[in-house]
Amino acid sequence: MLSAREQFFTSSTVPTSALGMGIEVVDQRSGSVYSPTTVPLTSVHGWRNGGSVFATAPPANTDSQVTEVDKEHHPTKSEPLPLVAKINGCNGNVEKGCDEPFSNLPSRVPVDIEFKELSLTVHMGFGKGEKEILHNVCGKFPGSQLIAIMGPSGAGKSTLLDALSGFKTTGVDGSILLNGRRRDLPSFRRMSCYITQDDRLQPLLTVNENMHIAADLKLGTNVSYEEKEGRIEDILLLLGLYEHDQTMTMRLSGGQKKRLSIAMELINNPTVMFLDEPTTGLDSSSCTKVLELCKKLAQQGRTIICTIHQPTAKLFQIFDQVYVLSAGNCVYQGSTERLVPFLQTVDLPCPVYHNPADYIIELACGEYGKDKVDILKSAAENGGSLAWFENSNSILRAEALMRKYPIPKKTQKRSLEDTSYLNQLSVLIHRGYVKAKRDTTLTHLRIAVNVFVAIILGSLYTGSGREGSRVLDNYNLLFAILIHHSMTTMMLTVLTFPIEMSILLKEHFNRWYSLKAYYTSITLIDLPISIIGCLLFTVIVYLWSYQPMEWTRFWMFFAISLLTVFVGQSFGLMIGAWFSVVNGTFLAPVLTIPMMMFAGFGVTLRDLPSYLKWGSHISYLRYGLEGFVGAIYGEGRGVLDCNEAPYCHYRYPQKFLEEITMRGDQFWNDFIALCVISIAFRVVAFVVLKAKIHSVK
Ligand SMILES: Nc1ncnc2c1ncn2[C@@H]1O[C@H](COP(=O)(O)OP(=O)(O)OP(=O)(O)O)[C@@H](O)[C@H]1O
Repeated sequence: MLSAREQFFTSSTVPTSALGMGIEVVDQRSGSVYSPTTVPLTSVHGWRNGGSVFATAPPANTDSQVTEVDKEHHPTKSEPLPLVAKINGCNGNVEKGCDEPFSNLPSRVPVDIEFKELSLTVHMGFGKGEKEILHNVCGKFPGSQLIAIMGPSGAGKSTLLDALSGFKTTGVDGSILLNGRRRDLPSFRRMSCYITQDDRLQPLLTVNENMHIAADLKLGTNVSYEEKEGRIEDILLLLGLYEHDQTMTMRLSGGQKKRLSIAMELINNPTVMFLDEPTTGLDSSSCTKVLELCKKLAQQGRTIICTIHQPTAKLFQIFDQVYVLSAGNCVYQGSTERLVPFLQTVDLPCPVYHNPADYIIELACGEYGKDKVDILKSAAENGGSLAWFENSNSILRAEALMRKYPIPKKTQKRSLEDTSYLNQLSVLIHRGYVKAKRDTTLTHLRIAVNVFVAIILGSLYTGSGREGSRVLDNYNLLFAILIHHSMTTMMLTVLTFPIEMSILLKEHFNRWYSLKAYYTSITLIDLPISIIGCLLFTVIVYLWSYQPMEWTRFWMFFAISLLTVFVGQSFGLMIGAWFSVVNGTFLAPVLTIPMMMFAGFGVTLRDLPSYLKWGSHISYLRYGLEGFVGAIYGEGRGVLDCNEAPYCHYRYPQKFLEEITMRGDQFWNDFIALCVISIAFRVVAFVVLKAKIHSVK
């Protein structure tokens, strides 16, 4: 019986038979079907399969797609597979820290990306017209290469990356081909990943937990825990994060965070990786490490495309190919080595001792005159020229690529995610609970604030609930409780959701989970925290202020409190999903003020002008206040004590209810109204979130 590690090494000799188009291709020898977005996982073809290695017959090298790495690793047909294959000097029993750790990742069949006449136009806003950012650029990014998209700030590097990856689809014109065929976006998304410039990671999870969550979301329950664990171990080893696997992500250095971002996407072995400025904010040693890692991943058959500002000479030479943009036009496309000869050919020789990368950026910036940019653009044919590639004659054109790669089999799967909705939901709930347990703001502080405010209010309004002379005080207390419940949760959501939103955008785009699963999970995760916080608050305030000691009234009071919390949170979600932190922080309280006006607190419902009566019907604070008043003074409450004053105007609760024009028997109406408003806000927040994600495209 082989150990997981031995099986991994052995099975990694089996190349994927997938075309790398994100579309299933039948392996001609084994007759089984692989999905190229995941490393072959079935018991026979597993990356770390649990079956016999002898059962893992290598697919026939029926075409020339097999990379050099593949060839090196393939036993010949007649050769039996060794129990523990030797790979680049690492044998299957290798201890952690093998010399060639990158050989652990299975090789990929390369994907050649080509784009023609690509333009991207954005709307500048109402009445401001449109702006074209990319101007009919062409280009070719062959497989198994590390490609840099370079250019001055604002040249359109990120825009090009977004268009190629499918992150942006609106306003994109032109054609994008994969191995010669028109890109099918859903299929392409299944085989690619996008690593954003800012590290959008869960700060409160350890490296290992982050990796496990990624594995559970990307590989699902069909893959055993041991298999996932093995794969995670290997990736962490490869990326030099193994020693840090118990470190909280927020404590990692910039370079480590960047590597973790890559590690998490490597779990399902994508064929094409887009990295937006992977070196930004890193020191030169970390930059080199990250780029060398990318290079090795590219050598295994992946197409790795990075945007980069202005690399040093050392970093520049790590890239295989470079694509230089200037104001949305291509001014050079070719190998890094041939940049200097290219510049010589166009009579713009690179000065001696000058970093060619710096020089081309200076030219692209227009530092030597705008005419030079035009010269470069026409020499590079706006990306159409392939003359400056390393072996330009051997570069396959679209037609040749189409002949070389068979028509990919169309996948039947409709959803982009690799695992089921229920799996996504349970993993997200698990992640949410781990985060909540450690979150000092959303959980600890929230509970502490509830207890603290309850103590303050309790001591301010001691005894007001039973005393006839303090009914107005008690009414103030009820309103204060209402504002506390609605505002604290609302503001917390407005302030924290935009941060979550950036992680959501990345993970959702990389197909970790559907928006529905995410949304359901955040709703469910918050329930226990809301209930605990609200219950603690209610018990303290209710008892301290001597509200009526009747279970029914207590639960009515608690129910209204909890519903107010839900409504406040849903309202915050709606604002947080749509607006930035700054705008949201301003808008949320501003929009709450009319709700307060219409609550019937300052101005009674009777005194509201007739043309503003509608406001009281949409104010959730009105239903909250009415519900509280009903729970405390309604439902036939008897005569109140009158111990603290010679005369108690509101000794009879009915008199007070008449004064504030509330009936006191409306509890269920208020309960239902709050439920409906909460659900309506949640639905609107979901629609807003969906629209927001769509608008980013
Ligand atoms: N939605 C948009 N509306 C208006 N202008 C936009 C929009 N998106 C991008 N731009 C403009 O397009 C140009 C290219 O932007 P892009 O972010 O692609 O540049 P970049 O080369 O990646 O720059 P940097 O290196 O500074 O990140 C910039 O001038 C930018 O202001």
